[in-house]
Amino acid sequence: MAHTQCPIVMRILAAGIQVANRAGSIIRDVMSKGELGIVEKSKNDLQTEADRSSQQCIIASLTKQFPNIKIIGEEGQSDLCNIPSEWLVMEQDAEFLKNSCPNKYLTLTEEQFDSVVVWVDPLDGTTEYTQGFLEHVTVLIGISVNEEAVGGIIHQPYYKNGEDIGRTIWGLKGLGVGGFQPIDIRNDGQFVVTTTRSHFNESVKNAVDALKPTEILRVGGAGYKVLQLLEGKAHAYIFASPGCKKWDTCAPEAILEAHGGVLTDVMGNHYSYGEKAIHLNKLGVIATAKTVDHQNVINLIPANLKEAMTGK
Ligand SMILES: Nc1ncnc2c1ncn2[C@@H]1O[C@H](COP(=O)(O)O)[C@@H](OP(=O)(O)O)[C@H]1O
Ligand SMILES: [Mg+2]
Ligand SMILES: [Mg+2]
Ligand SMILES: [Mg+2]
Repeated sequence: MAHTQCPIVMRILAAGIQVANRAGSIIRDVMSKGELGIVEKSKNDLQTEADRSSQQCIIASLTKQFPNIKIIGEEGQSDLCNIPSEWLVMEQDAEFLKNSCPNKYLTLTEEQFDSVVVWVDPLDGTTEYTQGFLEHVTVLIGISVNEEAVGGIIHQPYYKNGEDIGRTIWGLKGLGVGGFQPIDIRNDGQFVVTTTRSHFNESVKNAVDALKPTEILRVGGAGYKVLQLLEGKAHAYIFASPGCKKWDTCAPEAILEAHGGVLTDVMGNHYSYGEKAIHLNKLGVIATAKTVDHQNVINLIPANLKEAMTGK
């Protein structure tokens, strides 16, 4: 069903939910066949057949449904001519479309579509995928409007719920979140920090230590770390180093903030997600759960570390 009467932001999210589910099944298929086709893009930065195929599925499907929208994927330009027909997803999630569109997106007209950018991370947590930490793997589809991350999808292909496998979480600022039950962590003297498993360095360590955490959860992927915040397992996500890109943070930022959390750089500023945005999140990622004072966490990040990162 085309649902052409719905506002564009709602249609992209509804399409994204369906296509992320399909991408998740492709990721599971590649793993069960066992031929990962690993390519080292650069030091500490892998790509597998699952990253490539998932990206083809997502970009081809969204391009077909939304030919006028700018879509940027982690794995660069994909060959969309010869993809299997079963990878083309044309459905939009009917359940999601029952929600009312927040007023601010109701008036986005066809002429303003150049203010919308979709950021696609076809497989977040690739290192963990190749090492068997499959629960850390997510598919991320983020939507920005006028450079702001406003909506997103985090799909977990290996989430187990009884007999079912996989789940899809969505968020839209002004509407809220869905696909899971958020849990707001308490401030009872504990302070749990989640941070990188596979890109740890001195700068990240110094920032984490400055917060005097009572527990550190080292897990893979920007999507999975934000899920730790949304499900009451961690108070803050700390990555005081360049490395994450706009496709890593667009969807997680939008979903976290739709629930009242915050995601910024180490200075406390939001990133811009316009089509010309530099891909690298040069000033790191600091995210906090709804119940945590974000500015307080920013203030605790050492000044010398901020100076080293900003060059000021
Ligand atoms: N130093 C680095 N070099 C390349 N990518 C990095 C990086 N640090 C973080 N990233 C990217 O940011 C995402 C989250 O990383 P981490 O799990 O270390 O927190 C990963 O996305 P992908 O797995 O989609 O590439 C990872 O590749
Ligand atoms: Mg990658
Ligand atoms: Mg990623
Ligand atoms: Mg990726």
